[in-house]
Amino acid sequence: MTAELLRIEKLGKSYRSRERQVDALTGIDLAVREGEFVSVVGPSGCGKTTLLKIVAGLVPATAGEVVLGGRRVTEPPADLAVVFQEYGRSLFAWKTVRQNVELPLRHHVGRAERRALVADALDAVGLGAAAGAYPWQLSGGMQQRVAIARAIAYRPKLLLMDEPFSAVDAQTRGDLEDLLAQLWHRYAMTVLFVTHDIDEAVYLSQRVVVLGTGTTGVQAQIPIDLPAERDQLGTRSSAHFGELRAQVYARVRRTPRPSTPELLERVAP
Ligand SMILES: Nc1ncnc2c1ncn2[C@@H]1O[C@H](COP(=O)(O)OP(=O)(O)OP(=O)(O)O)[C@@H](O)[C@H]1O
Repeated sequence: MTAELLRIEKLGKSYRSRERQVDALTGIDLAVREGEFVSVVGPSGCGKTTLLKIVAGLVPATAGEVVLGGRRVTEPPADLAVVFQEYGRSLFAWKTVRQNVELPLRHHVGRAERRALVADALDAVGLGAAAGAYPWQLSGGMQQRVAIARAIAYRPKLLLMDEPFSAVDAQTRGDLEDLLAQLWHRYAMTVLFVTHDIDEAVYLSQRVVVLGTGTTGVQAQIPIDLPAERDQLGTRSSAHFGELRAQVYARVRRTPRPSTPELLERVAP
C-alpha cells in the first residue's frame, strides 16, 4: 500500500455574514493515498467546492486541519494544481496555449526544462499542434485540455478538479474523462475529483466519497473495484458498474436533503 498524501481531519467551515451563518462543512475526515483517484459526490450545496478550496489553501477552515505531504495547509501549497469548471476564466486570452501552460512554471524551472515540460504536457493532451494558438481560437473541450496540460506540466503531487467537464457536451466529456484516466496512469498522479455526476465518479475513480449536507460529514466511502482498464461503452454497460452506481446513488439519496433537484435530475434513470 502506498503512503498517505492527504489527510483531512475534523474539518469544518462556516461562512458568517452579519445576517446569517452557513455551516458548509462539519467534521470531515478523509485520507487519500499517493497515486489514488478519489471522487467526491453529494447533493448540491453540500460543500464539495468549499472542501476543494480549503485543500487548495484558497479558503481558510474554521475547524480541523488539512495536511498535505506531512505539512499543514495554511496557504496554497506549491505541489498542488487545480482545474476548475470554468476553463474560459482560468486561461489568459491574450497568451498563447504554450504561454498559458508555461505560466505556473516560470519561477520554478529553468527555460530549457520548462520548454520540455510544456511540450510533453501539450503532446499528452493532444494539443502539440495548437501551441501557438490563443485560447479563444479553441473549442471548450480544447480549452479544458489546455487547463489540464497546465496542471500536469507542473507535475503536482495532488491534482484537484472541481466539476472540470460539466460545461462541455456529452461526447467531449467522455473524451476528456478518458484523457484524464490515461494521464492519471501515465503520470502516476493523485487526483481528488469533485463531480455532480455519479456515473462519472464511478467510471473514473478507485473510491467515491459521499458527502452529506453541511452538518453531517462524510456519509460513505465506496471502493470502486472495477478493472483498471476502463472504456466508455464496456465499463459503463457492465453489471458491476450498475451495482456500484446504485450503491453510490442510494447513499446520496439517504443524505438528509435527498430532494436536491440538480443532483437527482442528473442521476435519474
Ligand atoms: N463565500 C461564501 N459565502 C457564504 N456562503 C457560501 C460561500 N461559498 C459557499 N457558501 C455556501 O456554503 C454551502 C456549500 O457551498 P459549496 O459551493 O461548497 O457546495 P457544493 O457542494 O460545491 O455545491 P454545488 O454542487 O451546487 O456546486 C452552500 O450553502 C453555499 O451557499
